Amino acid sequence: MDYLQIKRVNSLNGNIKISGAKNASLPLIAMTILAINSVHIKNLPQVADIKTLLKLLSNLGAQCDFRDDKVVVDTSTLTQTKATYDIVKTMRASILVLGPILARFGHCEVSLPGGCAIGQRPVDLHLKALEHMGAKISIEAGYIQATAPNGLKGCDIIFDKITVTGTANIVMAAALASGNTTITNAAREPEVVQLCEILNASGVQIDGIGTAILTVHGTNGKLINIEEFAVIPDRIEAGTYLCAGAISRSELTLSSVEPKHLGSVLAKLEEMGSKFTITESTITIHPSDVIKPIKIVTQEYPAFPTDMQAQFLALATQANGTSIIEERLFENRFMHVSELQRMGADISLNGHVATITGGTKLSGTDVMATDLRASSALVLAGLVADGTTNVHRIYHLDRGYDALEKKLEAVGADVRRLKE
Ligand SMILES: CC(=O)N[C@H]1[C@@H](OP(=O)(O)OP(=O)(O)OC[C@H]2O[C@@H](n3ccc(=O)[nH]c3=O)[C@H](O)[C@@H]2O)O[C@H](CO)[C@@H](O)[C@@H]1O
Ligand SMILES: C=C(OP(=O)(O)O)C(=O)O
Repeated sequence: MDYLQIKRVNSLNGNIKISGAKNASLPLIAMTILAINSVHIKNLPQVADIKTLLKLLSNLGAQCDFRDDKVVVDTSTLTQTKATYDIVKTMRASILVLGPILARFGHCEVSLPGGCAIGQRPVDLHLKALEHMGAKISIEAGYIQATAPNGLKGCDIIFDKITVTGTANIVMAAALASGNTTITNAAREPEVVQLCEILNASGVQIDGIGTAILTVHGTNGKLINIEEFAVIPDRIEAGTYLCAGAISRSELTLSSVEPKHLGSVLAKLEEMGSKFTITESTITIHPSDVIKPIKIVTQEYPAFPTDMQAQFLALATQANGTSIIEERLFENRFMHVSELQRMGADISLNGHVATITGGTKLSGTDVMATDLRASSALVLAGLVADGTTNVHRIYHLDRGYDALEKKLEAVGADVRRLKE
C-alpha cells in the first residue's frame, strides 16, 4: 500500500494546473449510456474513481479507451445491466448508472452502495423519483432491482433534500423518458449544470439549467448523439491548492481553473486574509502572514461546499483565533479531526460543530486518511507541521486527486509517495 511522506516547507511557489472535475466526469461518463454514438470526453482527471466507472461500463459490455486525459466510450455494445457489489462498494457514485441503464433498457440491477466513512448516504430519493416515473423497484439481496417495462414517464418530482447525484440520475433517466419531467429542489452544482448543458446540446431540451427547477423534455426512448466535449475544471482540487497556498503563506497560481465556481471558497479565504489576482482561467493567491479565524457552515452550492470543509479545518488550525466549522451535509465528516489532534491541533467537536483554536504548532507524525478530503486536509497540515508527516491509506486520496504529490513537488513541496 502507498503512503505519502511530507516534510515541512518554508514556502511554495509556482503554477499548478487544475485537472478536470471528478464529480463532473462521473455523471458525464454515465451519460454515455444514453448515446447512439461513440462519445469523446476530454479533460478527465487521472483518478481511481474514473477508472472504476470505466471498468464498470466495460464489465457491462461497453468499449472504453482511456488515454491521458481523454476517453472514447462506445456503449452500443453494452448489453449487461447489473452493476455488481465488487465495483459499487469501491465507489458510491456507481449509482449514477441506474437512471440511464433503466431508461435505455427498461431494467437495471445495482448493488446498494451502503454508507461510507462520511455518513450513511442513502439513495432513497433517487429510488422514489424513479418510482414516480413509473419504475418498479425492490431491494433483493442487497441489490436495487428496477424495471420499467413500459418505459419511464415524465412527471413532477420534488426532492425532499437537494441531492447532487440524485439530480444527475433523474435528469439522465428523464432524458429518455416519454414526456416532460420537472425536478423541483434540484441541485445547482456546476457539475450538474454541465451534465444538463451537454444533454441540452445533444437534443434533450432542458429548461431551467442552473436553477432549482429543471424541466427535462424526454426523447421517448430515442438515443442521443453527443458531440465531443471537455470536462469543467475541478473546483475542489483548486480549492485544496488555494488552501495549500494559504496555510504555507505561499503565492501560488492555479491555471485551467473556473473562478466562477469558487465564489464561496474565495470569499472565505479572503475573510481569512488572502488576496487574489483572478483572470478568466487563473487564480493567484497572495496569502497573508496572519491567518484570521473563520466561521463556516457547509451547504449546497452556491454556498460553502462540504468537500472543502476538511481542508479549511486544517487551515483554521493555523489561524490567530478561534474558528467554528459546522458540517450540515454529512453526519460523520469530521474523521480528520482526531488525526489533526494527534498532530497537535486544538479542536473540540460537539455534534456537527468543530471549534478550532488556532495558532497551535503542528508536529509531523503517522496519520491515517479516512476519506478523500480528510486525506488532503492531512497533506495540508503536513506542509506546515514540524518534521515528517506520513499519511497512510492514501487510496482514499487517489480516488479524487490527480497526481497530487507531483503537482505539489513541482511548486517546491517535499512530498513523496512511498510503499508501506
Ligand atoms: C460523486 C459526487 O458528485 N459526489 C458529491 C455528491 O455526493 P452525493 O450526490 O452522494 O451527495 P448528495 O447531494 O446526494 O447528498 C446530500 C445529502 O442528502 C442525503 N441524501 C442523498 C440522497 C438520497 O437519496 N437521500 C439522502 O438522504 C445525503 O445523505 C446527504 O446528507 O454531493 C456531495 C454533496 O455536495 C459531495 O460531498 C460529493 O462529493
Ligand atoms: C465525497 C466525495 O466523493 P464521493 O461522493 O464520490 O464519495 C468527494 O468528492 O469529496
